[in-house]
Amino acid sequence: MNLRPWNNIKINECNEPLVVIPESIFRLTPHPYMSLGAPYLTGLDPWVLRQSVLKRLKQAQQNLFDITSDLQLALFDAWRPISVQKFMFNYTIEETCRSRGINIDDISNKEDITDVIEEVGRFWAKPSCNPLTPPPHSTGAAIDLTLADMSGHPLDLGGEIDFIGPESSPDFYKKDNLGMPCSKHQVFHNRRSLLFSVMEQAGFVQHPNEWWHFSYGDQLWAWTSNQGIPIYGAALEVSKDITLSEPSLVT
Ligand SMILES: C[C@@H](N)C(=O)N[C@H](C)C(=O)O
Ligand SMILES: [Zn+2]
Repeated sequence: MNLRPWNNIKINECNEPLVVIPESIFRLTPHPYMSLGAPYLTGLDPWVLRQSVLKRLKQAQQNLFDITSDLQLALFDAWRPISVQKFMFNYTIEETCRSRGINIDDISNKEDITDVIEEVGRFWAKPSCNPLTPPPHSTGAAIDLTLADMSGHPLDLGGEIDFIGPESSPDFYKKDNLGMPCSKHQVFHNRRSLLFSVMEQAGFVQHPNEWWHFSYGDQLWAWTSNQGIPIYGAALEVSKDITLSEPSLVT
């Protein structure tokens, strides 16, 4: 599988700690990957971020409040152990094959399975244990989020978080990208633009294929913003009793 161009940028780790995200920033619960049985060892908490990333997330929340007091940010996921990245990467390959009627155990489907792995790899970072190419969420620099009303109901931004398909592209609902202009599409586009703008003003960059994924200080941030050197490598879980091998579905 090809690496992303940003994975070639050398990281200058700043050793900022992971800090707990206060509950004043709204979280979508139950946590989606915990609900699927992803391997969070006892005591591992996805609701942590690097200190400066959290500061910027709070700023983004304030930016949103300055525009409208009817909406809040709604967090979907933050820090992710590499073991969880591996679980979700393989889970998504298996689920995508299942939904397309591809039997993953049948060797004659090898080509179709390879295509699915390629497609999933456009959305999910490889669960790499190489310190030079950490998965973004494992650095504590990345966050998946959407918008919600003040009662905590997520707004419809025209696609589920983690959906594997073109609808996840940030500009999918931009006027010129779809044949028929439709007021619903305009609403989706406006909401995605609002999320992007409050996050961008706070210093985050957006993943090119995912309207919900933002980061500050990681390799993608350095590559996209052209601002220099990534400052966050993998912030690894402390526990020692976990074996991290290369994912079985990644060749
Ligand atoms: C797919 C989504 N949840 C996500 O986090 N994607 C990024 C690119 C990742 O895996 O780091
Ligand atoms: Zn993400």
